[in-house]
Amino acid sequence: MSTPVLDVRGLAYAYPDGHQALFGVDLHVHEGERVALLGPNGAGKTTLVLHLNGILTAGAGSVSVSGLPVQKSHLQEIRRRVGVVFQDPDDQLFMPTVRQDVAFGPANHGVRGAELDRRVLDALDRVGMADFVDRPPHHLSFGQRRRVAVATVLAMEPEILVLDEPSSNLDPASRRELADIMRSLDVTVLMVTHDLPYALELCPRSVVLHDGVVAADGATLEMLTDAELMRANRLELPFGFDPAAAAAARDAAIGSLSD
Ligand SMILES: Nc1ncnc2c1ncn2[C@@H]1O[C@H](COP(=O)(O)OP(=O)(O)OP(=O)(O)O)[C@@H](O)[C@H]1O
Repeated sequence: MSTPVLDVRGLAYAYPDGHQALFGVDLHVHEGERVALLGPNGAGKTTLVLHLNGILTAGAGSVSVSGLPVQKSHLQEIRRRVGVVFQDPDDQLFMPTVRQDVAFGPANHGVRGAELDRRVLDALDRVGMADFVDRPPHHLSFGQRRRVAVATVLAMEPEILVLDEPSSNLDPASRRELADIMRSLDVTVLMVTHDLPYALELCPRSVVLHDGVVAADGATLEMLTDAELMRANRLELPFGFDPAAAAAARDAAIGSLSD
């Protein structure tokens, strides 16, 4: 198989207060895959995500992106390759206008003039927010700010898009529209989520993290129908949700689009 775009090997990490959050995590994601990262509260999902673009530094083990190790000397290039959309859009939006927020990353990487304008408008267009380009982000709704946060990352033209609980606090239409956006993108996606129907809809593969280790890695549908695995990892489907029926509906919808 080809070199993984995301290659995490034996990753261990303890926070400065001594709390060990990750104990030797292995994760390999190949180009074009969409993978859900599942697991109960406190499993270590966000801690893992914070290693992918060098916000945290591995205590042991390694993380590399398209063969480039995540380390201080490569951070600028790593942050171009890995776009992280945080759970709270307000962690990502801090400029007076949407345009300035979306331009911030590429401008920092030396993109200027017409190319910068193209990047900003393309990214906003992809998330359906082009009409909001001159608005202050803090005047937008939560769902609109989440879309703009996604655009700030898309404007960097990343190889991997990492999203931390992208569907949280979205109304059903916004949740579906964000799913449409993700499906339309030609990038590798790693998505942390507690929204198991969303994982099933978008990600053929899921990885379950529990107590800082990978507890399972495989087809999302198989995981969601494995009662023992679900119970052992505190994963629960919404009341009445039938994963097999949902997967069949998803496949039928994809089939009708490609007809
Ligand atoms: N800054 C910190 N200092 C010390 N311990 C921390 C810190 N941040 C997180 N932890 C601990 O590390 C463990 C993993 O936390 P993490 O946020 O990665 O979990 P998570 O899987 O993302 O959880 P959730 O689903 O609740 O978002 C938890 O036990 C948490 O209490």
